[in-house]
Amino acid sequence: MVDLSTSIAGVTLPNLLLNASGVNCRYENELQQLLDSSAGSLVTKSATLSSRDGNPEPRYAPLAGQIGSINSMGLPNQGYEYYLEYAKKFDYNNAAGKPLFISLAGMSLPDNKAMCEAFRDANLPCVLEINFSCPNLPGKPQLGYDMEAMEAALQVLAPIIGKPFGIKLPPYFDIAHFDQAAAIFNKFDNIAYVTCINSVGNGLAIDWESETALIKPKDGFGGLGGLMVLQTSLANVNAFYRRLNNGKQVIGCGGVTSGKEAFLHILAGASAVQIGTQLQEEGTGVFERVSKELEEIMVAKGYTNVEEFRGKVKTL
Ligand SMILES: O=C1NC(=O)NC(C(=O)O)N1
Repeated sequence: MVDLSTSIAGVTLPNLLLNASGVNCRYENELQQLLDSSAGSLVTKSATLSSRDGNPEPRYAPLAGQIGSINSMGLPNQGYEYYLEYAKKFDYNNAAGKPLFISLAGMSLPDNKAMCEAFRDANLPCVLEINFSCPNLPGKPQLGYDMEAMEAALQVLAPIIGKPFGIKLPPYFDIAHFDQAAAIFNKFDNIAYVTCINSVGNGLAIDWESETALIKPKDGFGGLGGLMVLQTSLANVNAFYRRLNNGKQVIGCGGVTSGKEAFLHILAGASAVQIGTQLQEEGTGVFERVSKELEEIMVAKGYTNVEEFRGKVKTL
């Protein structure tokens, strides 16, 4: 028997697999589906101050050959108070022992400040994941790519949040950016983890027969996810695993379609693993399948728990 449990930001997950924020997590019924699945936890759709319809449809499409997906959802969500109410009535002592993560993506620093203050005042056991990386808001650059602005935001938000929290990061592609971003995060004791990665921003998927972009928003430009971003995701997971100190952890997200990619994320340093595109395409049964596949890999390799190989990717 192998143990897939983990702990993140001081909370225990009976299974290290959970959804990527944004997939199957906007509405309470979807969140219940995640709770009823084999996932070890759940994270809500990134919330803004007010509810949003998001971008015009079609705004999500799988890519041919199951290599991934493109999306430009535009942060459609019920508004942060919906998720605050959900967090207030969430059963933190549920039989399955599943903790709750809440994703926040304020459209401005004052918005993020107001939402973080509301969650602070509610004093709930849920863990906040601040999304600095939505690539799909027309005219709004990702905070994760503006190091000064990201640090300034953290100087405001970290003290308000007070307790351990996480940050959802965009993919970085330059070693200097890994260095700069990690140096910023290491300044804040209550940054407990980073989630790497959000979608690879502003790809363009075109159907060759119709000669048309697959999605409507932003002339077809959207965030790329799925198997095609696996290697970028593994690099970001490992880069921050190597650079973050004082027990800060990494949640891996990107390209997990089977136990094999989940295993690779753990090998790269991930303490938990989020599934997005494959959850969107397969449904919540993906958690049982990937768990079983991961367990089979661990048994075959003689591992009994993930700490035995987490972060132990070998180099030549
Ligand atoms: O942070 C996000 N990442 C994405 O890839 N899409 C969603 C969105 O567009 O709402 N948000």
